[in-house]
Amino acid sequence: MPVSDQAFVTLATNDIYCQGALVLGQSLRNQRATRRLVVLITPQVSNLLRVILSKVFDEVIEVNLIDSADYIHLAFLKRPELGVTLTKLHCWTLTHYSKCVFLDADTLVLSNIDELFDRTEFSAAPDPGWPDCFNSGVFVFQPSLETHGLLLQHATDHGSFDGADQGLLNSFFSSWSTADIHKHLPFIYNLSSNTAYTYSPAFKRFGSSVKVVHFLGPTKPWNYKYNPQTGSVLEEGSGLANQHQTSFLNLWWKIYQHSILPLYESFRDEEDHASPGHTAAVEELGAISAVGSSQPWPAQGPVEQTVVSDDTPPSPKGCHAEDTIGWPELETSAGVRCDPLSPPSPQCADSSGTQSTSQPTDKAEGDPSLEILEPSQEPPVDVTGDPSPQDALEVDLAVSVFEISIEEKVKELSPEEERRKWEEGRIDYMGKDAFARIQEKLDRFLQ
Ligand SMILES: O=c1ccn([C@@H]2O[C@H](COP(=O)(O)OP(=O)(O)O[C@H]3O[C@H](CO)[C@@H](O)[C@H](O)[C@H]3O)[C@@H](O)[C@H]2O)c(=O)[nH]1
Ligand SMILES: [Mn+2]
Repeated sequence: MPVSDQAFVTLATNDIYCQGALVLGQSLRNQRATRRLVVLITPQVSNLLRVILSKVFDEVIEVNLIDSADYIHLAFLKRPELGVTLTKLHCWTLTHYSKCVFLDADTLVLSNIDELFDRTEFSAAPDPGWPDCFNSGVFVFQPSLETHGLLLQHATDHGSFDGADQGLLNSFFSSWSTADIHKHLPFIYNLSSNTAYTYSPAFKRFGSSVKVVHFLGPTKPWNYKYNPQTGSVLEEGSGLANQHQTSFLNLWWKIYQHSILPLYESFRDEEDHASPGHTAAVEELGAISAVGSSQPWPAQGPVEQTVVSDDTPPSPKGCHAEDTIGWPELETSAGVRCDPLSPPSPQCADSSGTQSTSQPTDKAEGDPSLEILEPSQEPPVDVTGDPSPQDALEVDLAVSVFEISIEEKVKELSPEEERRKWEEGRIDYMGKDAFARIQEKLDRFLQ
């Protein structure tokens, strides 16, 4: 029986983490999750990824840090390291749900975990590095604006001992380790994939009952390359830690290959049917680029490039020209040839400017509809805490017969784009638009 007032929730603040969210969402569907699937995103996520996410998730919700109470918002501006943390805390604002399970975008669900909804706030599993603390990659919580406010207040008053959400949540829910054993989730609900198990007999005994794998740490599944023919990740680069990790990584990639890549293709096909002219969608978006990738693998044919035109009309309100994603031509293992994708932006065309959430639909039944967000009326402000141009992070997806890879590409904005961003109110308060930087510029100018 589907339960509509409870949800699995994840978070993706850029197109790269969206890849993780997609695989997570699909893994929940594969395991017949009976709760709604929700993904929180920030303004940096491109229109294309919003559309793709809406095919897997029931709700794609844009959260904007400007939504928080102003005094807290201002306090956070002085604490750039807490940016992504603050975004994760937004899950407490989902008050149209009575109870939720939060899962990091770098987790993978291996069997049905609906029983987690029998638990209450705040339930989580021990952190493998310090078991008296919980790991904040999987937790049960109860949305509440009051709790959200208290968490923000706690963050401004006390900061976070690890500079991120895990430290903050552990000091807020400080009785977790002693008060109630029911709030200790078994380790099988949050098994870190990259730990070398010092207690390997336990892994032998319990490893097969693992329900959620967490790719915690700096190297994520999407940082590996994958061979679709052998069904395994390629060793080169990061060097694989252990056998367990390899098999979990292979599972992640299998879902990516079989369920996520086809979404991009079917999206492209829908696009072709919807607008035979093709260019309409391109113009709507303002600019679109296709990356003629450097192709480190055997080239499958000529790679065409869609030229980014400088005289494209200004993008409609709420749609940002830099919300583009570069796609090389795809050649799938099935030998299907794909043109560069062109994201449509239905909501850009008739932007009524209303607030963010999409209408919930039940993805389990019928055709997944393309419902995506209305752009937010407020000019989004980048306070995600990363001073790098994170909002310009592009995904460079390369698919060949022998190798699939998801590369990060940090796009340098042109001075025109910088200016447009500034005019749209998208000001990088933490980075190059920080007062100190502007002061430096003024000083240089006056000297
Ligand atoms: O640029 C980012 C970074 C993080 N996230 C989201 O935040 C989560 C946490 O970040 P992650 O990279 O997964 O951190 P971990 O390697 O898992 O490190 C640990 O430390 C983090 C900070 O305290 C906690 O959030 C994690 O739950 C904990 O496992 C991700 O899964 C995403 O959902 C983004 O959307 N964009
Ligand atoms: Mn994580």
